[in-house]
Amino acid sequence: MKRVRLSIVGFGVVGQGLAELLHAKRELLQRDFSLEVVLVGVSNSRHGFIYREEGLDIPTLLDLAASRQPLTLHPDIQQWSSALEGLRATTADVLAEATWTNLRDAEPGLSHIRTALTKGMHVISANKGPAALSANELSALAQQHGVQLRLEATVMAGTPILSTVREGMAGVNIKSVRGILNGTTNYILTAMARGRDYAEVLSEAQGLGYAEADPTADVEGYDVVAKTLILAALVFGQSLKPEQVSRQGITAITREQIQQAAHEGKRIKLIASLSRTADTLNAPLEARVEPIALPIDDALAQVNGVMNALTFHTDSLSSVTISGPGAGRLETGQGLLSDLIAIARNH
Ligand SMILES: NC(=O)C1=CN([C@@H]2O[C@H](COP(=O)(O)OP(=O)(O)OC[C@H]3O[C@@H](n4cnc5c(N)ncnc54)[C@H](OP(=O)(O)O)[C@@H]3O)[C@@H](O)[C@H]2O)C=CC1
Ligand SMILES: N[C@@H](CC=O)C(=O)O
Repeated sequence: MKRVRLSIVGFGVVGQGLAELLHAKRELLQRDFSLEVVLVGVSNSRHGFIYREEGLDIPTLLDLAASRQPLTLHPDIQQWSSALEGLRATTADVLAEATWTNLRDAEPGLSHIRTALTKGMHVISANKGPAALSANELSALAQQHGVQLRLEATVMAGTPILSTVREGMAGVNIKSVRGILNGTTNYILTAMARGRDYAEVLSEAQGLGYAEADPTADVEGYDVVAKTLILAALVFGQSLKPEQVSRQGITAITREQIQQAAHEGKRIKLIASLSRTADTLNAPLEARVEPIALPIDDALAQVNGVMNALTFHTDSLSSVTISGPGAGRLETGQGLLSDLIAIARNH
């Protein structure tokens, strides 16, 4: 049996989703992967970092988090006042990073990830800030320290986009991608097309754990910009800055416009696209995030609610579309879990 010791930094919707899956799938992990995951460290911003060498009890942690009690009430722990101090002082094989996405300087996630990689820990992250702004630097740091950095959960939650590109589509020349990459806005646009009110549906998406801590990131398109930057780096090997992505969110879209589009046989979707500006491998990319009224027979027009989809236009596979959940507690936890299993397999 392989034993992997894990610390989770950021114990909100996603961090808890991963913990819940680790608990619920304990038997499956042992049976199918001979893998035992021991959760040794957990951190949030209110209660700092807690650690237990022999492993923390997941149901106890989930109960404490659900009742918003201090995680430090877990018995028999060591504690530090911040994640950074805790990460520096303790050891684990893998860090799962699930703190807030910040597209200005990627903190606090960037420092957490740098610290872990430098200590020789593998890193799995749902946090889009470090992936969007510093993918190259962090990949180089991981390589330097002989560890893996895996980012599946950053784009379309647990729907396998990055591993599909890396493994299943290895050798394919991807010329452009186009897709729906934000669960919250697709949920809102779908509900508005059914006559519901913007503010009410946004608040529902927040309650379901789909939205960012500041939902402006979703509705103004910044979250999709982050995912577009990640795809630019990991699919096309090009490092773009947020200002290089032309961005328009959904806040100016009215119910009348949605109804008018429906009348014309169209659906308004927030579409991300990345395409090479010439037919050579190193041609610069054009990157856009914008609402588009798609004809109803466009595959992306059929993607509703929290579902997302991404179409790859390629040389040898023509076009390939992957569709699945784009947000959610267990859906994103699954993205982290699949990366954790991949690391354990190669460990
Ligand atoms: N929700 C989703 O469906 C998806 C989310 N993501 C990304 O995953 C990450 C987490 O999202 P989500 O769980 O929804 O967000 P939440 O707001 O629910 O959770 C964020 C967590 O980070 C903690 N945190 C913030 N700053 C620090 C810090 N300095 N040290 C330790 N902990 C800190 C918060 O602490 P506290 O609890 O004390 O406030 C909270 O526990 C984000 O980057 C998001 O963009 C990616 C894909 C899908
Ligand atoms: N807020 C994001 C969460 C996942 O990345 C979304 O709604 O897609």
